[in-house]
Amino acid sequence: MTERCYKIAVLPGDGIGSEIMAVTLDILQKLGQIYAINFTFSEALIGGVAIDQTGHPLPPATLELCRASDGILLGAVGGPQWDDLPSHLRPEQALLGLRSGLNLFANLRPAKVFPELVQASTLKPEVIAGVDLLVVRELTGGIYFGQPKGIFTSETGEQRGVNTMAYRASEIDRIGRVAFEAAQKRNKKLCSVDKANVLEVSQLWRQCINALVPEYPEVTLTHLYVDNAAMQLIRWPQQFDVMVTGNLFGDILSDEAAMLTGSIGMLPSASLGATGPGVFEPVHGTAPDIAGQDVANPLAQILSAAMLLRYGLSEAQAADALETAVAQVLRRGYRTGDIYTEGTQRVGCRGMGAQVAAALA
Ligand SMILES: NC(=O)c1ccc[n+]([C@@H]2O[C@H](COP(=O)([O-])OP(=O)(O)OC[C@H]3O[C@@H](n4cnc5c(N)ncnc54)[C@H](O)[C@@H]3O)[C@@H](O)[C@H]2O)c1
Ligand SMILES: CC(C)[C@H](C(=O)O)[C@@H](O)C(=O)O
Ligand SMILES: [Mg+2]
Repeated sequence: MTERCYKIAVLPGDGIGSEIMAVTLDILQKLGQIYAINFTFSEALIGGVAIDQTGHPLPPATLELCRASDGILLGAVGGPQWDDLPSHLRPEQALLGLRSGLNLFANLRPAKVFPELVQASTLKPEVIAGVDLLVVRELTGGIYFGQPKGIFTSETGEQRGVNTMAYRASEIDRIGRVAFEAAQKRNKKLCSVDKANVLEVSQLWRQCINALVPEYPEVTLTHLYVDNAAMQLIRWPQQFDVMVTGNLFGDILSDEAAMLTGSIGMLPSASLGATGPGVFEPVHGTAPDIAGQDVANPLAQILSAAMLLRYGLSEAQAADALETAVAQVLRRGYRTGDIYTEGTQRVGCRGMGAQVAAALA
């Protein structure tokens, strides 16, 4: 087998980021030995730690490293110690800078219920068994980026906070295509989520998504308003295959979808552009309440590494092996605290990582 070489930018970030990243890199090293893949990991600062050390949440050197890499593994950023900073200086700003800087407009957030974790969910087993859905979230537009934005003071001295939800037709068209393509490869059902009963931006969204229908005749398209979609996700999640939506609605619905799987600690994501390296990160945040205790669930980060292999590096065999190892560890009964149920074996973050590594062999 000829060895393939990849440069991976590693951005652990804040809170549990460094814990879940460390175990993920060990697993990738082992996977590399098995599949003749040579990873060069280069670590860089992002988020709160970057603010503390450089004064900037996304130092230019970090963005440069990312641009020169084949893929980017990100932990999470943010935490209470940086919460009082003005919006444009906060750690979370680094995410927006990275996403827009690399033009990563398509965010794939798959929520798949492992049969072993049906008991770990707060929903009834018959409601969530077999759920396997994909949220396609637009990531470089919408209310996160629209202008004007800011806190303004009017002539009367009253402050006014402003964000603008705006989408250009071309932005809707390109995320719509990603979603239709994904649905075509999966179960051929696409649900577009908007708020077209009240928002003009959503009316254009619906119009542009509808315009793609003739190009994907095999895919059945439906539309839901976001409030109903939030309700349907916990009422009858099995009805969904692919869901496509804007930046803010996708952020909220993907956290909700995560809970179908038992924990937000289970949900990976891939952020992709038309070209260039993607960012692969868990959907969850820095979990300040459990940081530094070796109790975080590393599986979302590990499954994000599997998405890096699959979508970023076209290493499908290694991606399959990693996902199979995760399933096997769950089958063997190992659980971090967030997915623990009676009769299973409680492990910490490092313990879970070690089990996944062992299951690879
Ligand atoms: N992509 C990112 O970097 C990202 C995403 C979301 C939130 N954040 C930031 O993270 C910080 C904390 O945000 P939050 O508390 O709203 O959301 P969070 O996702 O960090 O935590 C929410 C809850 O889920 C739990 N949790 C999260 N990940 C877990 C894991 N892997 N294993 C076990 N339990 C886990 C936490 O303990 C907490 O109880 C904020 O600063 C926020 O802006 C960053
Ligand atoms: C931290 C925040 C900026 C981020 C987002 O809203 O996109 C996070 O919630 C996510 O889901 O990746
Ligand atoms: Mg989020």
